[in-house]
Amino acid sequence: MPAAAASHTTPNHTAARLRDVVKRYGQPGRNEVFALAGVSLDIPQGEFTAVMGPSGSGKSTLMHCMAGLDTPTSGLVQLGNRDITQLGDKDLTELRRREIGFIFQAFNLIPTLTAKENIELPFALDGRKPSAEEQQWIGQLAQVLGLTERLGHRPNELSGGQQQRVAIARALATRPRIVIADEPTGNLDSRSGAEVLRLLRNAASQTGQTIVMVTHDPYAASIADRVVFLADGKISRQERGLTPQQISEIMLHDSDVQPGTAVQGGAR
Ligand SMILES: Nc1ncnc2c1ncn2[C@@H]1O[C@H](COP(=O)(O)OP(=O)(O)OP(=O)(O)O)[C@@H](O)[C@H]1O
Repeated sequence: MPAAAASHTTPNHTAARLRDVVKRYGQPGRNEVFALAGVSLDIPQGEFTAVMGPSGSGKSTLMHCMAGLDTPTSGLVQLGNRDITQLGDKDLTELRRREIGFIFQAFNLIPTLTAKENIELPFALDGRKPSAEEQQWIGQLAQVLGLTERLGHRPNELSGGQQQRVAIARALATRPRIVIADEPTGNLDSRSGAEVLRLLRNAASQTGQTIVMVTHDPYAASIADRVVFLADGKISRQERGLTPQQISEIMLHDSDVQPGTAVQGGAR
């Protein structure tokens, strides 16, 4: 990964901060579901965090709240120093475009655009072209991601692994404050998946890119700096330096203890 400093990588700073975040669906006392039942979490700049938990434990809701795609029922969500729960739709759209990079399981590339045009999409959506310095960065990313020879190709002319690498380049192109990756290896064979994980690991280690990744895969989670476990809309534990084996054991234990559905009827 190129060694150019990312723009938001001051050490010891927090990229995202959540305090007592509650997300309730349905009506109190009737059909209410607490997808998040009071989550407090700091995401330090430059750290690679994995989020795990049983189905229905609130992982997607947590990511959506962190990315301003969803508004919490109560609590604070800060990106940098800004409380994003107070922003209107226009500001949120701009914030997502400028400060957050997204990587999805389904790649989400635009089929009619070339790889290069897909990578530069965040700039186009912002109504501008990349500056000379940004062009240089994109060129470095393409090189490191092994895409230089593929930039003129459309997604259907690329393998799944190559498409995901284009999505990674797009997510990193603007040097966002935070990259949110939702099961980024879910659609890849194990070799392409391992390659994608290595690239994300390098983005964090070598350029200080902050990454939060939801995964069900203990091996994928083990390459992160920290694993945050969710159960019933709450953080059940946070650990560093876990092996895939240890992560599997924790997941097994959590799915035994937890029914795998969110808390019904009230935040505990
Ligand atoms: N729009 C909604 N309306 C009602 N309940 C919802 C809504 N979205 C999510 N939920 C509920 O909130 C809880 C958490 O959902 P969430 O999608 O965040 O879980 P998850 O951990 O991402 O699950 P998975 O691993 O299956 O994707 C679940 O019980 C879910 O049914």
